[in-house]
Amino acid sequence: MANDTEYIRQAEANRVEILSEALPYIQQFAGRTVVVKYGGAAMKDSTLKDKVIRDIVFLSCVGLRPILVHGGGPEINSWLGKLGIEAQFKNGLRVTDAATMDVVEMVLVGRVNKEIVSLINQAGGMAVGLCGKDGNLITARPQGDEGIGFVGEVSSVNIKILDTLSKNGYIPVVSSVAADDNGQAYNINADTVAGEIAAALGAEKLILLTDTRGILTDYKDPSTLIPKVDIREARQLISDGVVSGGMIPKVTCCVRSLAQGVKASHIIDGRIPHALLLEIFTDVGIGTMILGSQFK
Ligand SMILES: Nc1ncnc2c1ncn2[C@@H]1O[C@H](COP(=O)(O)OP(=O)(O)O)[C@@H](O)[C@H]1O
Ligand SMILES: CC(=O)N[C@@H](CCC(=O)OP(=O)(O)O)C(=O)O
Repeated sequence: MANDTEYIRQAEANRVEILSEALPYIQQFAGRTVVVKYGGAAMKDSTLKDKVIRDIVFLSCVGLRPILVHGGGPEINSWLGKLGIEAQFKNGLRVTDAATMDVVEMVLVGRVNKEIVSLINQAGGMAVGLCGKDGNLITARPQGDEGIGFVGEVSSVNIKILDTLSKNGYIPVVSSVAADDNGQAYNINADTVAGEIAAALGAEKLILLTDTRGILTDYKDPSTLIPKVDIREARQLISDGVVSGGMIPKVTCCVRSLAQGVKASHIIDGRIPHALLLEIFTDVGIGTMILGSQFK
């Protein structure tokens, strides 16, 4: 009995400890913008998805200004498969011909975006779905690699619509489709969009939620997590080939956003329940933190 009482007291103390640990972070980050990229790889489990959604609503409720940029690569692959179109990638980017572009836009803007918006609103938040075309948020230009098709890069970001929404308590949910000056649609990697938006807003943090613990020295071995790197080391990991495939646009966008004034960027494991809250509001850093060289 005495043991039970002690156990219960300890469990309560732990909970209260976690809540009270959050206070200085809530105070520090109130009113600040946090750009979260929610990758398709971390969207597959619906229970985890609900937790991510609740975490975003939590951020908004305690006074932060979250902007959610979503991916959806696996869902695009699945729809391409249904339509008999082969999915092809080059350096982590989807080779996008005209037919693939149509599918990307339908899946990201028409399905994934609206599902996330609806889940946030059901959880008590006020989400508004956008793609790069809305309010001229993003202007695209061709990425230009031989044979990659309608893959775009971010030419400019107009933060007005994001500012207006987030200042008024709305949670912008952004999909990574944008048009060039002639209205041609482009498929932009969602990590890249998140990084450019974070840079344009001067965000406090850029957080990429994916399906690995962070940057690993050996991507098949979770025990090889690299907890902290600076910009120079991150670039080196790409040129050494340690970082490959879908991790290349992640590390690149973290580096670019830091160089443009974002304070910290994190690649964290979206399979950990409430990974976002752990990263932002506790002393336990999770995943890989990429820092500007001056901070390391
Ligand atoms: N050094 C590395 N550390 C961790 N993951 C890596 C590394 N190099 C390549 N990867 C791959 O990158 C993948 C994450 O990219 P991606 O599948 O595009 O995720 P998301 O859908 O979240 O954008 C990992 O699942 C892993 O297979
Ligand atoms: C050019 C390019 O590769 N675009 C990505 C856009 C979606 C995305 O980035 O989704 P994840 O974050 O889930 O990987 C694609 O077509 O898959």
